[in-house]
Amino acid sequence: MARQEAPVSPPVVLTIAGSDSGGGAGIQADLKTIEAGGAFGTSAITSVTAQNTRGVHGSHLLPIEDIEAQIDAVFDDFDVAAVKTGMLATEDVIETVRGYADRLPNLVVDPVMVAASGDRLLEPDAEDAYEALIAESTLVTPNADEAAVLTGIDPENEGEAREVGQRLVEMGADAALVKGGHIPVPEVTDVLVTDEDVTTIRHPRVDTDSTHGSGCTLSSAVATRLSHGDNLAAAVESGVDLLSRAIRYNLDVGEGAGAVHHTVEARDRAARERTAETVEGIVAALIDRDVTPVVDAAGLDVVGATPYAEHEHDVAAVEGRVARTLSGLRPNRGVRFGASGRTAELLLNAREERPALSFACRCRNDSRVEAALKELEWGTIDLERDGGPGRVEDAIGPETVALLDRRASSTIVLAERAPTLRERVVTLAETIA
Ligand SMILES: Nc1ncnc2c1ncn2[C@@H]1O[C@H](COP(=O)(O)OP(=O)(O)O)[C@@H](O)[C@H]1O
Ligand SMILES: Cc1ncc(COP(=O)(O)O)c(N)n1
Repeated sequence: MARQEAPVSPPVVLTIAGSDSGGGAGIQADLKTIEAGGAFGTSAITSVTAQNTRGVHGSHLLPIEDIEAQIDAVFDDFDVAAVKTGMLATEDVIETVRGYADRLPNLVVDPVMVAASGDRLLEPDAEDAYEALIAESTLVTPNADEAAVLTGIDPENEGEAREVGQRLVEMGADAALVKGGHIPVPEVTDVLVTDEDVTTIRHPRVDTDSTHGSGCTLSSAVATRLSHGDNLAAAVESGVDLLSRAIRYNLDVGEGAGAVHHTVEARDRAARERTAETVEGIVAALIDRDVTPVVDAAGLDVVGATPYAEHEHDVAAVEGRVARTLSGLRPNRGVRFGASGRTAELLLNAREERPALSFACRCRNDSRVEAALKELEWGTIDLERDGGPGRVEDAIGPETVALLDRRASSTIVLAERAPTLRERVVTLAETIA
């Protein structure tokens, strides 16, 4: 017998942009981002670029009729909830898209002009044509260079970025997100300007050149959130959040600068169950191997981070820790994300410097544990001497295995893999016993 179908109806997003054969930017970035964000991606290709991580090697503009035919085909059939534009290449294409303005809901305009590699993606005499399209947009997302072309102000600080945003809103955009990736300050500052207020979103700069596709991914992520019904401020905030993670965990593909990790959030969510099960496995093994000598009254805190963990709620742990009882070690509750405070915080700090560190176990701290660590010759850092918890990332080295957090009477054992953590905690317990 045939099975009953179970269709789902995601919101539909349209991207009007160029194709990047290298897969990191353009239509390819847009569709990956839209799908990972839970919407259905449709596309109208403006130009086919021969591109890779090293640069743009060729570009073939499609005839206007073919671009229109794609947009018409999508609109004739789908109930489009949001649209983003990327590489529009020429004045003609920009004007063609503007001709559809009345039918473009939640329009996010990324005024793409130059690729991260430095190659031009927009004819210089097309720059002026953007003004009319921007006037129709829900949001325009220029980087600093594009902002300078569009407004004549080259933003070098937050105040100037705000001024740029105000000019773009005066041009008719509902809002402008002036991106700060290219402004050389330690904290990246993206400024969202509407006619009502200004919101500054700051996030730490990731030390990398691997930002290929960042603008495409950000504008697609925002359009996707708008298609789900988020308000503009929330959509922008979640887009910037995605980007900071997508850049930190960028994709090291190709010989040139890597691409941003378009699907990083979806992949991280998909890894949560596996991470929780791995923590359960470590706990079961430590109980089985009876590591009581390393457990004090505060209990054992066994934690595991998802592969792209950024926050404490991305770290799984036994709620209420694993306690020492007269009949052996017992977990208090089940494994939950966000159940660990300090151990999760220290693991996340350590991951700033060594992102592969994914597991940690909080054990007791006393002279016997410290003597055992010396005997085992494990790389150990002392938080009192080497800085507070926030400074773990400065003190940690490639060989660091344990952190001494005397103030909290804790020793934190770290590992990249679950079996390594399990063996380290067992070895420490056996060395003390
Ligand atoms: N080195 C970086 N570290 C963290 N975030 C970055 C970095 N570079 C860019 N971003 C973020 O990526 C997004 C795109 O910014 P930007 O690079 O300025 O635009 P574009 O990709 O259009 O040139 C912004 O949200 C910005 O904050
Ligand atoms: C087809 C196409 N569209 C856009 C970009 C801009 O890329 P970025 O997001 O790195 O600025 C690109 N390199 N190629």
